[in-house]
Order: sequence, then C-alpha cells, then structure tokens
Amino acid sequence: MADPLRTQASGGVPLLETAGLTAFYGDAQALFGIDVVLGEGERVAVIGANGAGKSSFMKAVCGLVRVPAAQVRLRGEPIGGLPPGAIVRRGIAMVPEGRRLFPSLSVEENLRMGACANRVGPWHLERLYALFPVLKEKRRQPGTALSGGQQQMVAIGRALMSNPAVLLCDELSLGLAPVVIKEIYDALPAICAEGMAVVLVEQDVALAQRVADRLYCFQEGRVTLSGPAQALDRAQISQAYFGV
Ligand SMILES: Nc1ncnc2c1ncn2[C@@H]1O[C@H](COP(=O)(O)OP(=O)(O)OP(=O)(O)O)[C@@H](O)[C@H]1O
Repeated sequence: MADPLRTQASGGVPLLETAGLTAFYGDAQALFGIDVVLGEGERVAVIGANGAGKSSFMKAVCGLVRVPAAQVRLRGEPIGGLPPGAIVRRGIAMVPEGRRLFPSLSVEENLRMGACANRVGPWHLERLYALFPVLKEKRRQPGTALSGGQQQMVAIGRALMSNPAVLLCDELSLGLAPVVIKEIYDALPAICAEGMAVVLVEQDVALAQRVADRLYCFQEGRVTLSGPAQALDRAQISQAYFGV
C-alpha cells in the first residue's frame, strides 16, 4: 500500500525524515537508531519518560547535537550536523525546553531575533501580536519579566518569525498552569493554518493524543511505538512508555 507520508510530499520524499538517527554526548549514547517521518502539514508528538531521548532527538534535528549528515533529511537533502543557524535558514525552527529567551532583550527584540533567518512567509510581528495580543502590550518589557505562559508565547513567536516549514516544540507545557497550557495549545490550529508541520515533545500523553496526528513513543533512546494518535490505546502506550 502507498505510504501517504511519502506520496503527499513532492517526488515521494517526506518533508522531514530521520533514518537510523544516533546521538552521543561524549562516549554516552542517547539515541540508538531513531526512524521518524514527518509529512507536509503533519503534527507529530514524541512522548516518553524522563531520559528517553526526546530532547536529544529535537536537538539532533535542529543542529544542537551533531549527528551524521544522512541521518536527518529535509525534503530529501541531508542536513544532519549542519550548524543550528544553517538549519533554521533551511526551514526548521525550535521552541526549546525552558523557553531560553534572551534575558537582556525586550519581548519585541526577542521576537525580531527569529527573523534573522531571512525566510519569506506568513509570519511577521503584527500577525504574532494578533495571535498573542498580550505580547503587543508587553513588547517593550524584558522577555524574562513576563509570566511563564507569556514567555512561552514569546519563544513560539520567535520561532515562527523564521517562517519555518517545520516547528519543533520541546515541552511547551512544562511548568505552566492547565489554563495557560490550554491557551497555548488552542493557538496551534492558527499556527499551522498555512500547512507548517510540527513536532511536539509532550509529557501529557492525553494532550499529545488530542493535538497530534501521529505519536512516537521513545524509551531509552529507541522508538518503541508509533502510529495514529487516536488509534493507540492506553495499554499499548504504557507498555511502550515504561516497558512493562
Ligand atoms: N548534555 C548532556 N550530557 C550528557 N548526557 C546527556 C546530556 N543531555 C542528555 N543526556 C542523556 O541523554 C539521555 C536522553 O536525555 P534527554 O534529555 O534527551 O531525554 P528526555 O526524554 O528529553 O528527558 P526529559 O523528559 O527529562 O527532558 C539521558 O540518559 C540523559 O542523561
């Protein structure tokens, strides 16, 4: 049967693919051959326990952890191991775990930093302010003076300002109140409206199932389960998540 992820993108090539992705910190291996495929406009969630390798995967894709070139491909082109700036210019932007705003810059300056990639697309300051109006109100304040949820909006906005084809979001909900998490995730359809694809690392499995088209479960640096988000049941996920 035809694989929709390979046929929907041009020439049968997926938008983003990792093939046997391995990653190391010195001698310590964190990823042991991760195969992930992302189609145009798809939303994929990566779940797994602490230390499963989710953040290492995201860092490997965006160039923060060096990996062999052919292990990460964007529209078929090997991009593994390129410097992070080069990967952003090719269309992959990251919302990092813990937001990592520039503390000495205002909200607006943080947002403008994302535009350094010089990519053309639908995202610009005014559109971001329409999406998250509170950021316009607070645009002259230091980014780090904002609440956690507002800082997350800045981190998302900064990534969107590079007009990516793929947005990587590492634990958007970390440390946020449920009402704020809902506000952030409610913005996702508007963020994806032009067909941008998203990879989300999410600790809340039920939330991941609600927002993603497909899930990958990692355990100890390997994919233990993948499939359509709604089709995977709790028992399968628990087995893949905890290995019990
Ligand atoms: N900078 C680092 N140096 C050495 N080892 C690291 C480093 N970062 C992560 N690791 C190790 O790599 C493995 C995967 O960690 P990673 O942070 O990718 O997992 P994770 O699934 O994102 O976990 P969490 O949910 O806690 O963020 C773990 O064994 C971790 O200890």
